[in-house]
Amino acid sequence: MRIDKITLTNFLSHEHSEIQFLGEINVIVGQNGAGKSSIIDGIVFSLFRTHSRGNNDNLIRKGSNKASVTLHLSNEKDKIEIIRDIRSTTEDRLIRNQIPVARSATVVSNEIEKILGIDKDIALSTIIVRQGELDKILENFQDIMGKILKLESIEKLIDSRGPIVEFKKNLENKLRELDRIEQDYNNSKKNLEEKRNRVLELEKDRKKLEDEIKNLENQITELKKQFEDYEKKRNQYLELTTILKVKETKLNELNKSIEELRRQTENMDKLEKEVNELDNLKNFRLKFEKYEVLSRSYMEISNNILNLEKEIEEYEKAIKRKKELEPHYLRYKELERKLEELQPKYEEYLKSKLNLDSKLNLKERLDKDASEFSKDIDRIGNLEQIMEEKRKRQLDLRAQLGKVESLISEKNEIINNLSQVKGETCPVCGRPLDEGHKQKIVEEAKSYISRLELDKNELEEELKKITDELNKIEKEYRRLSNNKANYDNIIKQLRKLNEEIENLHNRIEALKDIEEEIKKINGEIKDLKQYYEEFMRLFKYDEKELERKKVRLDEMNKKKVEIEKEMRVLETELQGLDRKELENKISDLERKKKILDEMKKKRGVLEDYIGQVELLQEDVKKLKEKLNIIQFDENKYNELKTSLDVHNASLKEKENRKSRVEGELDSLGKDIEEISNRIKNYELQLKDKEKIINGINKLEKIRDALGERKLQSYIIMATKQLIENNLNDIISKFDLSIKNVEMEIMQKTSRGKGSGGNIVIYTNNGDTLPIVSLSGGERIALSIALRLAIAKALMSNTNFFILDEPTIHLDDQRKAYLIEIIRAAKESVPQILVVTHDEEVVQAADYVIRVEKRGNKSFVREET
Ligand SMILES: Nc1ncnc2c1ncn2[C@@H]1O[C@H](COP(=O)(O)OP(=O)(O)OP(=O)(O)O)[C@@H](O)[C@H]1O
Repeated sequence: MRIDKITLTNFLSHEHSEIQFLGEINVIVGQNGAGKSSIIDGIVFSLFRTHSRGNNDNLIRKGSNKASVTLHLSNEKDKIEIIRDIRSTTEDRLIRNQIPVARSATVVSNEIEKILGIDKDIALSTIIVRQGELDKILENFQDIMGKILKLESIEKLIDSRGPIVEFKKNLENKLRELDRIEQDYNNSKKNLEEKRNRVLELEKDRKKLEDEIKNLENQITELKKQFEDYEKKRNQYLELTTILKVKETKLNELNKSIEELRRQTENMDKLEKEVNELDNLKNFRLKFEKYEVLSRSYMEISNNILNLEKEIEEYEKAIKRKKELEPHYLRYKELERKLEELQPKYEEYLKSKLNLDSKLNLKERLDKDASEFSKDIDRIGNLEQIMEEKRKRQLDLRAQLGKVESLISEKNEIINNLSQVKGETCPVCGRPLDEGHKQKIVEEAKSYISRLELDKNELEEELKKITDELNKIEKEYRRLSNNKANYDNIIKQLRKLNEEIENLHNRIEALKDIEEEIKKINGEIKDLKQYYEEFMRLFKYDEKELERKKVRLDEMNKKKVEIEKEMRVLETELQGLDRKELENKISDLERKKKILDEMKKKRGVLEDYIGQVELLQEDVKKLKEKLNIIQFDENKYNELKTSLDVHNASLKEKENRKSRVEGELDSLGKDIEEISNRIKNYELQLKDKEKIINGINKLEKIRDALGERKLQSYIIMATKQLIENNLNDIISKFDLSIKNVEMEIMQKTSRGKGSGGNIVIYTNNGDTLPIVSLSGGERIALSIALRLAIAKALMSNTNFFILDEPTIHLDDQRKAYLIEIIRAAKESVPQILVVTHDEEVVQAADYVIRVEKRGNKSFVREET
């Protein structure tokens, strides 16, 4: 595999760098800190997800939150692409020939180790050489060989506590387990056989039971039919006997009742004769009652006749008096009518009089108000004149006040202006304007102002007084003006009132006579009132009613005579009979009649019973005939029933036995299935037994083969030989004074010391030299040769060699030597990557990659 390309995104100082490695010797050159080693870090991180810069976050370019590296590798067959991300949600991926083959960090790393044919540790200690570590391989040769040979791992493998022994123990345990299983297997087989035999036995039983059950079922069906038929007959028999019993009981009861009823009604005819007398006796009682009614009516009618005679006498008297009073009554009525006719006008007369009185009162009040107001009205003209004068004076005072105030402000202005006057002449008087003159003018002005102030005060006082007076007069004037309006209104009312009073006077005059007439009528009515009232009291007595009463009196007298007659007849009929005795006799016979009625009812019942007895006797006869026909035998019925029960019980017992057999068969079936499965399972497990025995034997053999004397010494021999051959081959190409190199490789001792090695150098003269005696250049050459030899010996598919700053700490001579060695190494390894700050190393390159830092970002430029 060779490295074709790497893409770094936000990785260390690279924001986005895509670097191709197109040459055999690719030199990456640039200033310190330019970002060269970052490219190697990118390659190592892509291959093994490891680095030497602390945690993964340190790899992310400052200012970014995630980083990504993509590495392209190839050989003749395959193209590999590895993508690793830091702090991203996507997983690491490995794409082979454009097909994703692995995902996740560990899987990708394992796959890469397989593809390269070298593990991470060996690669990092051989073909990837970090700054200043080139000849470290010579010092660490022993350790590195130990890692390569991995003999400790083999020892661990065959140790008595190692995995092979452990695995063998496991297999032995399994074998023991299988022996136990085999025993179980044999037992199970025996058990299965027994169970199968038992199944055959049970199936036979079942068959036998099934036949017996069928037979029994047929018998039961036949028996059931017979029993059901007989049961029907029994039900019929029971029904008929029950009815017969009921009817016979009833018949007995009826016969007893008939006997009793006959006994109770034996005296009935004798009693009937006695009771026949009752109607006769009741007839006499009716007559007694009628006589009593008649004598009550006689008394009543006699009383009524007396009363009616009195009433007729009263009527005759009243009618006579009524006739005498009638003219007074008629006159009274006439006067009443007249009074009624006069009443409306009289009421009008009275109302007009009242109205007149109230109007006269109102007139008197208004006359008084008018005379009051007329005094005020005379004052209005007077007040108008006074107001006129006062207003004139008010105007005059205001004008004077204005004048005084303007003089005051004029003088004040003179005082104020005087201080501002420039020049030497007085603006008031034209005299020279010195301080004395100024003061004089001010004093004069001030005394004039104080005089004016006095005048102003006087004027203001008088103005206030006049204004107050005027306000009062105006208020009074407003009141009087108001009164004037009221006065006019009263005069208008008085005019209307006088007119109305006159009209009322005229009307009262016209109606005056009616009052007199009414007085007269009332006088006469008063005189007639007693006759009128007496007449009204007698009003109800009239001739017709008197006539009706007389007719009724006649009728009543006639009725009285008739009653008397009837009473005489009854007295004769009832002569010699005692009322009380009669009543006793009647009540005795009535009691007997009740007894007779009871007897009659019983007789009815008796006859009904006799009819029923006849019908029942007929029924009983018929029922007995029917029972004779049925011919039911209870013993036979019981025999049938018992036989059916016995058969059913036997059937049930057999069915129970059959279900027990089936239950056992069912459980046996399950057991057989379970045992068969177990046997199959055992067989499956036992199949491995032979394999396990073989395995144990093989493990024993492997352990032996892996022992010190066999595989380990072979590995050491083979590896030693291979590396040695490769090393000598490479050295021969390097043109050194070394003829030959031998490697001593040691095996792990019984004291536990690890495996390792030492290097012995033979010069062209055939002398041996220790490594410490080599020159610096020879050390570098040997280091590179050894690294390449190991890589080749491991049959790795890496085919690239990386050197990071190999010239560091080298003097010029050694540097030149290194360049030559790198050139020569080309023959042993197809692709070399060298990182250097040293322009000289560029001479070795056939492809140059320049890295430089601008700001804090690394930029890459390739040149061929
Ligand atoms: N996470 C990061 N983000 C940005 N820059 C970083 C980050 N980590 C390291 N650097 C810077 O990246 C630069 C490149 O480092 P690198 O080791 O690749 O340099 P170099 O070219 O190999 O230098 P030298 O020859 O001195 O070893 C350094 O200047 C370092 O400070």
